[in-house]
Amino acid sequence: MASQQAMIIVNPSSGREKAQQYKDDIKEILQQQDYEVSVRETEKAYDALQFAEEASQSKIGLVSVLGGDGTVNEVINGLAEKEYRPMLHIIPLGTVNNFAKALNIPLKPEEASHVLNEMNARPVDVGKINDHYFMNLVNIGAIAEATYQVSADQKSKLGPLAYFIEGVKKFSEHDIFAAEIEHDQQKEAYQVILIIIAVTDTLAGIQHVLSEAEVDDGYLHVYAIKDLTNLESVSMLTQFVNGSLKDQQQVAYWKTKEISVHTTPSKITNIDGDEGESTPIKLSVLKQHINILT
Ligand SMILES: Nc1ncnc2c1ncn2[C@@H]1O[C@H](COP(=O)(O)OP(=O)(O)OP(=O)(O)O)[C@@H](O)[C@H]1O
Repeated sequence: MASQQAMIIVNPSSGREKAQQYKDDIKEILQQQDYEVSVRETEKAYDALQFAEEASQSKIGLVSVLGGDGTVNEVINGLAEKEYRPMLHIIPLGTVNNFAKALNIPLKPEEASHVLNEMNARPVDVGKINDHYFMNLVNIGAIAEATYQVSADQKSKLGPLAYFIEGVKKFSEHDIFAAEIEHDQQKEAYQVILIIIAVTDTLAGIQHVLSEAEVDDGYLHVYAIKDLTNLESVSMLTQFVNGSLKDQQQVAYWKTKEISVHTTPSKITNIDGDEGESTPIKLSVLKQHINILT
């Protein structure tokens, strides 16, 4: 008789229809490891969140997620503050797969399935934004909003580059807003074009951009980018790639456990690539980690 339980959560619309094949492969690997496996397929938004909640309630040992960042984000939202949180395994099937990159999870599904043979779990920080959770980052500003304008066609042709291009376009528009940032008993006012609040170091699919954001350090890493001249924008892009964003003169940086941000006019946030909520927002990092196989 199988001694432990595993749940596969699969978004069949991710990964250009290959999801079904990978799902069967994972099922077989888990069964060989003596897991009793249940398979849950998503049909719409929030299905993955609900399945993850069920997995926590039933004390399932391992949840294997097959999907893009959106699906993984839902699973994190279903587990974040539950007392019992199953171990997570991720087969990245999205376009950007920011989270998988941040954790060095193999991007080729065949290789990501081999992670199950090692069972090497890594504790990972989870950020909280108002009543939601994130495992990558939150963006605030026009650049964040621009990412919603990336079409499915651009995404499939250009991948992560599509977001990068939209971002650069917005940078040159100088869409400045006022932000009041409160943290560690200090309150400061800034004129900014973008605020990034991260728990991992990967932005728009590019690893180590936010190099100080270790995945398990228990901190939020906050970068407030002030207005830039065109020349400074070019220099900023170089700093992005070098991972030294925080050292830029036009960037204010904090490492903190809790922060609140109030913008005028109110801005929509972008949480892990999905549309979030309007500011004012309260952000924090959870005391408890989620264990992820890498
Ligand atoms: N069966 C389905 N058919 C179509 N859409 C679905 C289905 N199940 C879930 N979804 C939607 O897909 C969203 C998540 O997609 P996911 O991020 O996994 O893949 P992706 O869009 O390919 O990834 P990326 O954002 O990296 O391109 C869910 O939040 C949900 O709204």
